[in-house]
Amino acid sequence: MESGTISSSYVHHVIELPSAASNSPPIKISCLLHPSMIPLLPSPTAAPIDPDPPYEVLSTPHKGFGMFAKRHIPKGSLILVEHPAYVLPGFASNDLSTEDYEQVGRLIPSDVYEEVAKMANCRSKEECPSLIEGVARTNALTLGFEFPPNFNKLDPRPTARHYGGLFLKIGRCNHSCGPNAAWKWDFQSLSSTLFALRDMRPGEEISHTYVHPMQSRAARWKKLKPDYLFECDCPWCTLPTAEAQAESDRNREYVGMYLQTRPTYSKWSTDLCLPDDFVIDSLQAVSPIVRKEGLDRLTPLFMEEIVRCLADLGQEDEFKRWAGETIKLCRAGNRALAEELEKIIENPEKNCSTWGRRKRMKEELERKLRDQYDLDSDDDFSLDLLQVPE
Ligand SMILES: C[S@@+](CC[C@H](N)C(=O)[O-])C[C@H]1O[C@@H](n2cnc3c(N)ncnc32)[C@H](O)[C@@H]1O
Repeated sequence: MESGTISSSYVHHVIELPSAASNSPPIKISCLLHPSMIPLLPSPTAAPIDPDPPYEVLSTPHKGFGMFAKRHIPKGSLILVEHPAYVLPGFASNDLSTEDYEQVGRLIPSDVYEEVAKMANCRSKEECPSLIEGVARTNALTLGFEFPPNFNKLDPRPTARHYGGLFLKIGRCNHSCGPNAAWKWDFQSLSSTLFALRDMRPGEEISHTYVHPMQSRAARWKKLKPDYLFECDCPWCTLPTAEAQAESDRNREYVGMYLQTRPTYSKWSTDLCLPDDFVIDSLQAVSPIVRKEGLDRLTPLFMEEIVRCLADLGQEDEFKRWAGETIKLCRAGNRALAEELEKIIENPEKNCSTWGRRKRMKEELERKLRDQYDLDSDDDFSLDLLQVPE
């Protein structure tokens, strides 16, 4: 690893990832980091190269290049895994000089730099004299790093923890407000995965979202136009009538509000006054709107909640059905959950600490209440009487 200090509070640093096998060549990542982050960096090996990826990069009529499905891509499956070519601090700080960016470029291996130079760059030379900055502003994805416990004292700026990475392949993915793919950064492997949110047919364009999709079209365009210099023509931005557009905006606002206020598994699991299917019914009721708006990124989250409720209820058949679907959907985007559910399906009672817990809690509470009110076992009493009316 090489490091060199620059004028600002950052240092240039090259992370080297050794190859793990013949199909994973070593990787060098040119970074500009706060020096306190360097001892906390993990030491993963380079991700293997996929000899037959399910996508191809093609030229489009009006979006530059784009990424397209080469064959059927099942929902939940991995499209690619990739390390960043370079990493920079968040742009809001604006305290980097052109020379800082240029030095990041000089530390990129020459064959990778050639690819970087071919990436889309929607910034003018006047605005971003360095190609490294312009390409990052057009393509970079947000990355999470680890920071030392006293980091707020070392660097109190509100943007100090903001970092972005330039990915040569994911960077070819165009935007949609109802995307069929999403990416996820994994700090431990210093890589991002791109995975399918819906089934994709051969030839379909692969997209992710550059903005918060729960915003109205006007709010989405307010970010897309100045930051990426285009007007979105995805199906949710080109609805045939003003009423349909207004309805889409309302739907998205509703889903955004719902996410903040919805009944959650964690609250339901300790509240025996709520009906058993309270969370499940609520999530299923909102799902058609989520699908209609192409907000499929939320589906794995909802399915996890439903599966956890079914485990608490000890409903084995339903649990296995939903868990099976959730595993398919999460196999690339949330491997830990997929593995946890695979284990539970093998033996729910043994491998799930919350299996049937709601029934046990109810029985225990009913016993206590019977004792408290001195009721006999044949008195007509049920905890369901305490439930809030639906
Ligand atoms: C991250 S790059 C995407 C890949 C890029 N099209 C290329 O040729 O490499 C972002 C740029 O792609 C274009 N772009 C992305 N999504 C688009 C869309 N939905 N409609 C039109 N242009 C889009 C814009 O020029 C934007 O600045």
